Amino acid sequence: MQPEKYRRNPTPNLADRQWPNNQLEKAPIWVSVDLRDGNQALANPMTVDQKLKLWHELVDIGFKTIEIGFPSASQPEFDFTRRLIEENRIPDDVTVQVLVQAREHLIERTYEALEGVKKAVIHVYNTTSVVQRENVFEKSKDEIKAMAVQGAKWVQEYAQKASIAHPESEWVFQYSPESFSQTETDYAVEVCKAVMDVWQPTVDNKCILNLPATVESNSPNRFADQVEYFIRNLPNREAAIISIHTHNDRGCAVAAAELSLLAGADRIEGTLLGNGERTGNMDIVTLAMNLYSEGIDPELDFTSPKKWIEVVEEVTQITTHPRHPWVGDVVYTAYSGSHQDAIRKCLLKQKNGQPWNVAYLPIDPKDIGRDYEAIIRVNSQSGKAGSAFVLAQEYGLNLPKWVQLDFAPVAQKLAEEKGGVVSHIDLFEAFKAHYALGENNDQLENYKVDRNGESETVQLEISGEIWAGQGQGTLSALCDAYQKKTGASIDVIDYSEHAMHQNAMPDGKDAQAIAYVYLDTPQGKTVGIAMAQDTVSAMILAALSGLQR
Ligand SMILES: CC(=O)SCCNC(=O)CCNC(=O)[C@H](O)C(C)(C)COP(=O)(O)OP(=O)(O)OC[C@H]1O[C@@H](n2cnc3c(N)ncnc32)[C@H](O)[C@@H]1OP(=O)(O)O
Ligand SMILES: CC(C)C(=O)C(=O)O
Repeated sequence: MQPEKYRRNPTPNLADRQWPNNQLEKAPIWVSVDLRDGNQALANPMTVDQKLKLWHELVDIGFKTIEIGFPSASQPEFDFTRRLIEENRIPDDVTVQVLVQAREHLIERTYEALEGVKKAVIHVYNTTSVVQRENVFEKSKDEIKAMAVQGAKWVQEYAQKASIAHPESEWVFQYSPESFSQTETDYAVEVCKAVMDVWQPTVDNKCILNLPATVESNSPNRFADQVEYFIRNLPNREAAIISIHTHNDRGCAVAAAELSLLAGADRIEGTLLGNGERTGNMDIVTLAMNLYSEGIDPELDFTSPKKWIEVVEEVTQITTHPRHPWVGDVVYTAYSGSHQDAIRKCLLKQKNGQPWNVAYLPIDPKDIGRDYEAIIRVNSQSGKAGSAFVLAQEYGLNLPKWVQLDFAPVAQKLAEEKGGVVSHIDLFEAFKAHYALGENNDQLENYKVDRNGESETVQLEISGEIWAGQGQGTLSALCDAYQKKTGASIDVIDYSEHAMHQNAMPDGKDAQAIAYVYLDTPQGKTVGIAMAQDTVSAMILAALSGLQR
């Protein structure tokens, strides 16, 4: 490694920065750049049909501004723009945005592509960064500013020309000092001011100034300083919408965008799941869901991610990481025992309509189209709570704690043998086998329970033999019957029963009830469990099962 090869990118010294004291209160203006920045990062750019498919998903999610491409760059980009307009696919409340360099022939072609559009943002850019000024453009600061001014003039002039044939078209102008974060912030202000001097925006007719971290090269706090400094020093700031466009080279694109909002930005450009150049663009899903998890309406609808994720994966040919924030396959899943235990306990206490208060789950997975089924998966790192959760979730079994403890070694052995996640089916099979559920129901041929005041008598016919006993309840009468039959004394330590899911009875039989009995016998403590069509049968069978085990 050669750290001496690198140096820190200078940022303003903003000792009185205000952004750390601010809180997010509302969603920003969102702009999807999936069809432009996302697309330009693909080895195989999207076809027109693929773009159309993604366009419809973006509209359904609720984006009101969508950068649809770089129409002057290629015929497919031009054709896509034409199809949206000619096929009347742009809803009235959605504005399309297009990117173009500050070059006249490209700007002219861009307006050609947009002929007849209702409303469009013309996004013109040129780089202002030190490295590009020196090594790519070999131009002075004044020359680079002149390029920006010239680009702004062409954008305005061609809009005026386009309005002759189509006075109904509405044009909004956007300028990006590309690589803003690698530009001296004072100079970025100077260039943007010069662009505003051309466009003469007003509070009622704003322009957009988009500040990109084209290559992320600062920590998010220093990017926020740059943004706050820019906003504080921009004359006529009220006439501009301040937009942010971050990339993810240091893995902090979302953080940088979030802090920029604290620093006063109004608008955020990004892509779904962060597809984009190199390490990607700012991921709008993550930022929007971050806001949501703080109780802010993101104004984008991510309740059914499965549908659009499939489309994004298809058109980008990039699969979604299973740990992708908020929408990855396993992000609401706990494998470890203590997490499972905490989640299970919190979910039991969580009341409808109350603020979400569940450990290890930052939001309710149901809000984003996920089920509780996948929250807890049993493997060899799971404790008793994991199996209990899965059996409760899938089969409606409310295992008392002493059953959880009794069954935990069985589940552990199964997980170790399987070497991975144990399916709920395997877990239930092991549960049924361990407690011989349904296997011995036939041994109880007949029984009769009579209550007389405080006392109960039971008479059972078990495998042809009659047992009879008396006690304060059915179970104590059963213990008495056992003692009379065998001479051995047994006690009931605990007992639990509940109604059953219809589908949980072994062998497809229709069980209505399950009973769990915890017995103290001369041979030691034992658990018996049985399912039956009524609670008394289940209770008697559970006790008999415990005695047999
Ligand atoms: C950070 C970003 O994402 S910016 C967006 C980048 N996206 C794209 O570039 C995708 C689409 N681009 C393209 O298809 C092509 O680059 C085109 C069609 C736009 C232009 O193609 P060409 O003119 O053949 O070539 P190229 O892109 O290499 O242009 C470089 C020239 O444009 C100049 N240039 C580059 N950017 C700009 C700009 N924003 N404004 C003005 N001039 C610019 C360069 O200085 C260079 O000039 P030179 O030829 O005099 O040295
Ligand atoms: C054109 C600009 C906004 C851009 O895509 C970038 O700087 O990343």
